[in-house]
Amino acid sequence: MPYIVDGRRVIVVGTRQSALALTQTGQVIDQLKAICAENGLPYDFEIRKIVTKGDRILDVTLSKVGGKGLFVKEIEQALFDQEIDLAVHSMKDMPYELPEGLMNGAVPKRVDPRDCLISAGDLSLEQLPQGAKVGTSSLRRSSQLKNARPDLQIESIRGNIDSRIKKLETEGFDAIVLAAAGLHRMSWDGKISAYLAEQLCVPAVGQGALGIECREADAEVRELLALLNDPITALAVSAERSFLGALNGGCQIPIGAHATIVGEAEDGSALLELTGIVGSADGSVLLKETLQGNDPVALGLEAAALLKARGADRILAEVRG
Ligand SMILES: NCc1[nH]cc(CCC(=O)O)c1CC(=O)O
Repeated sequence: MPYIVDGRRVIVVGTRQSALALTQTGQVIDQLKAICAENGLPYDFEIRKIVTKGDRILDVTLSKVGGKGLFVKEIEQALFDQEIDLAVHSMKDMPYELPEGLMNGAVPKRVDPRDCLISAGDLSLEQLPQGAKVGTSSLRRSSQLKNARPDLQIESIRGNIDSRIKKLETEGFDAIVLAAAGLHRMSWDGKISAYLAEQLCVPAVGQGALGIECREADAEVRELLALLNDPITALAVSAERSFLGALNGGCQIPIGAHATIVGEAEDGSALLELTGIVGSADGSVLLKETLQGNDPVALGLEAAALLKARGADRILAEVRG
């Protein structure tokens, strides 16, 4: 039953309670309010905070805990229970397959997909001293950084982005690696020392994009979310996620993919270019493919098949243990 106050439906928005999650949820609500005003839609919005398993186990290595969607299970339950009507996720934390009855109702316009460095002394990757201690718990990042700079000493760093930035100082890191998108959403761009080019450090699938999950049966919310969807971002993310799905990956294994629209195909549809990587944790092996096509799902499958033919499955099996 929709929740009605003074004759208007109140759409309840679920979110994790990290500073980033709250900020991006607030930004999506602002966009939805603007869409409602423009289109004369009679909805109000309310935020409901939800604690997920991923939030409770930030002190252990997530890849060891395993399981995809550590940040979404409780949120999906709240959607099923009608405690919330939609949920804002970082696309890269969203599992490849959504449960029956739920759907991704919108992929808003993507912000900067790149990773970046925050370093002591504002140094770039090239400028970091020999053997510099770099904090990241992402195998995708460590694989690519070690590949570019085998001398770096990569160490695990956990926590939300605010606590990682504090640890840069308190735990003697020379630099940490974070997604530019999170910093951008928090208006912390000023802390960024250097951006890592997409080709040097291929981003996580969906990085910089959001996904808005809702119930398939909720026609009102679906119609509202359709107005927030950015078709170009959705196309690119769909190619990246197809690649991830074909490799059976989550965000805690060394897989990266980045798609952009590079032109028009012969039939007038958008021409996509996808770069996908699979690497070993130590960076000694880094397999990369870049290809173009106009069918996002086929493109992702094709890139995955090419990497599998070069041994990606074996690398992933080793990482998964
Ligand atoms: N895995 C954590 C996570 N999930 C989403 C973001 C922010 C970037 C984004 O929205 O893509 C981050 C932080 C980070 O990787 O630095």
